[in-house]
Amino acid sequence: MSDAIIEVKDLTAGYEDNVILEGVSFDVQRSEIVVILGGSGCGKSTLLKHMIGLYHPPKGDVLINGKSIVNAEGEELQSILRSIGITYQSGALFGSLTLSENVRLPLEEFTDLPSDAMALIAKMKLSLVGLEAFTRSLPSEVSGGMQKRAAIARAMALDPQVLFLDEPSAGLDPITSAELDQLILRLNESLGITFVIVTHELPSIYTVADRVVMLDKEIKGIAEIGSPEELRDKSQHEWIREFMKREVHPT
Ligand SMILES: Nc1ncnc2c1ncn2[C@@H]1O[C@H](COP(=O)(O)OP(=O)(O)OP(=O)(O)O)[C@@H](O)[C@H]1O
Repeated sequence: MSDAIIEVKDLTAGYEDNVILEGVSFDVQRSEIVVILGGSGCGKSTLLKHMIGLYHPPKGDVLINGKSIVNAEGEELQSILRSIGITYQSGALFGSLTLSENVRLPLEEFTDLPSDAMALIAKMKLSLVGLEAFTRSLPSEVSGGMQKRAAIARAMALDPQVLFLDEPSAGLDPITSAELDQLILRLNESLGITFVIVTHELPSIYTVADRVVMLDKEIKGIAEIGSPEELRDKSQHEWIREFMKREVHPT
């Protein structure tokens, strides 16, 4: 039975007159992990930015829990935004704040909880990503992988149902990247969090993705949707089968 938490409907996405994607439609099921994939410049990040309401599409809609993030305003928009968490590729932590203070930021912006409650929640979120011993560390005092995990803890501060991750493993070595994959799987399995991830990393995709949305720059849209294995073994497009075999990966 379909239980879509995100519905992208006939979406046109781009920047002013520069249309990058047209007529894009797909659903993300509750607790699913969906990866947005495709060649360089095909519009992966653009699609993600439109799904989180950062840009207003000239046409189409994005529903989150049945509510349009495109048309919502005021309190309704705030409520939708509270149900999603985001980490950007360049979304560095604030360097002058401790990890705990970084995780507190969304709580300070969106809630009026007392300070000690915020500190407790920040500690819990950092503990969820294995950083309970580093609450008072500055970002520069921990590794790149730990910074990524802290960014995920910050994105989870408001208990979102969906996490959008833009290139989460960019700049990480393969072992740290694999650890991040395990964290994503753990959060998905234990808390039922839905993930929409933009990544180029094939090993990660085979590890975490339930389905891949493959974008194609030529057609400015979705070439195919399927599990990584389906796209690798059964795609009707030779370029997709090749794309999915670019590197050695475990199956
Ligand atoms: N803020 C922006 N303003 C104008 N054009 C943009 C903006 N961001 C991206 N673009 C353009 O949109 C197109 C798609 O970019 P996007 O970053 O979405 O692709 P991508 O698939 O994520 O690429 P990559 O894999 O290289 O990160 C590119 O031609 C890019 O130059």
